[in-house]
Amino acid sequence: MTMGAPTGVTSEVGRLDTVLLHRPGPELQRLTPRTNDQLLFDGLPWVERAQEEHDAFAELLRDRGVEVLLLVELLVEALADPAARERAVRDLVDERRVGLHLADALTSHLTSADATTLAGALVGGLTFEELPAAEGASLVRAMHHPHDFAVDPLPNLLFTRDSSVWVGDRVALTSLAMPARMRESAVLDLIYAHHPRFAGTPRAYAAHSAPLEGGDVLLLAPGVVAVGVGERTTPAGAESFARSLFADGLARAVLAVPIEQSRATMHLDTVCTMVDRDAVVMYPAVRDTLSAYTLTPDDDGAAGTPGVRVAGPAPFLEAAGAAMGTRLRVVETGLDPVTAEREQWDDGNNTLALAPGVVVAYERNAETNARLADAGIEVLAIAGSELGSGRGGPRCMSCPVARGAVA
Ligand SMILES: NC(=O)NCCC[C@H](N)C(=O)O
Repeated sequence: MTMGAPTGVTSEVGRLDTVLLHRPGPELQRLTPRTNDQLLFDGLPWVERAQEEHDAFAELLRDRGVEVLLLVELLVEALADPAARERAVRDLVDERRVGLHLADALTSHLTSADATTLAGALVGGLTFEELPAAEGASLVRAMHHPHDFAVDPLPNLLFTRDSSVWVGDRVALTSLAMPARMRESAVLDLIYAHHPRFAGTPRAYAAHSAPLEGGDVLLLAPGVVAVGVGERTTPAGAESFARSLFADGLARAVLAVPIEQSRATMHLDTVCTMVDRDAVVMYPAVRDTLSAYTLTPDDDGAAGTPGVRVAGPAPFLEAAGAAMGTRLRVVETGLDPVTAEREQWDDGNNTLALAPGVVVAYERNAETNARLADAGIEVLAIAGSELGSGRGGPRCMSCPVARGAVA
């Protein structure tokens, strides 16, 4: 691992240099028909196959010259720091769930655990039957089913896009909306705060808590950021994020884009991603209805509190083009409305750009991929039948840490 390697992202399509992925592991084995809805999976992935698919994704990125950072490796390395281990134990032990008695036993058990064991618990969670023995009787242990979670697993850590976002040279830890994902930010915080590679990295959105998820954040062009507002990111999240980006000089325009609050469109990147400097792949059902409020910094705000101006709403493509100073080309999810609906559901719009005009996409979305190819986009197709059962594609499964500047 290189210390002090370059970091920073100003666009969706600049040459991808470094990316953070999470190879799915035992946390996926926690999914059962009883828990998958609450844990935000639409089915039960075949874990070994999901890992093979993910390994092939990571290999493709490496073959294309991308440095792949794996979340658990970073986490174990970060946990070499005793301060990180102390924090991890605090994050893992929830007195409200396990009660004081078991909390004490769990704390002393975890305090003497090694970094790999702690990382395993942070990612995979713990069931009541996996808790250490404690002296004396425990009503909590007696009344819980042995398979109940004393610490929830994090199967959605796979979707590294959502839990942290790089804008310029800063990293923002997001504020995840769904209870099943809230603990992910603490895991990412451990890595960014304690891994030597990220020492001194400035934060964006640091003191804000309104819901904001990375799948809603698109870096349309240097200084121009779109933020979806729907099932996950709230209007307060979008506004606070914009204020924070303006205060740090990271953006000159932020587009707040209302999206339907539904499972199929949980994030903006489920209906629209960038595939070239001036091109998006977009779900046709929203093409003409998607709108945007344009936020810009208001320098007349009271001293110390950067204000915002709010314009619009205007049609999204118009507002985005105006802020970017270009006209966006649109490649639509293929073919007919039914195929488009199926391919949107299977993350056909959720592409990861490796460079302008080069994207990774799920192979199953044949019609959308054909349209992209017709539009001159190079499509690198990967298998994702198991990975996709959590409803996320190549963009959702990747957090760019460093990209080259776009010309
Ligand atoms: N950016 C994305 O669209 N991420 C996919 C997240 C899927 C995950 N199962 C979730 O519901 O949050």
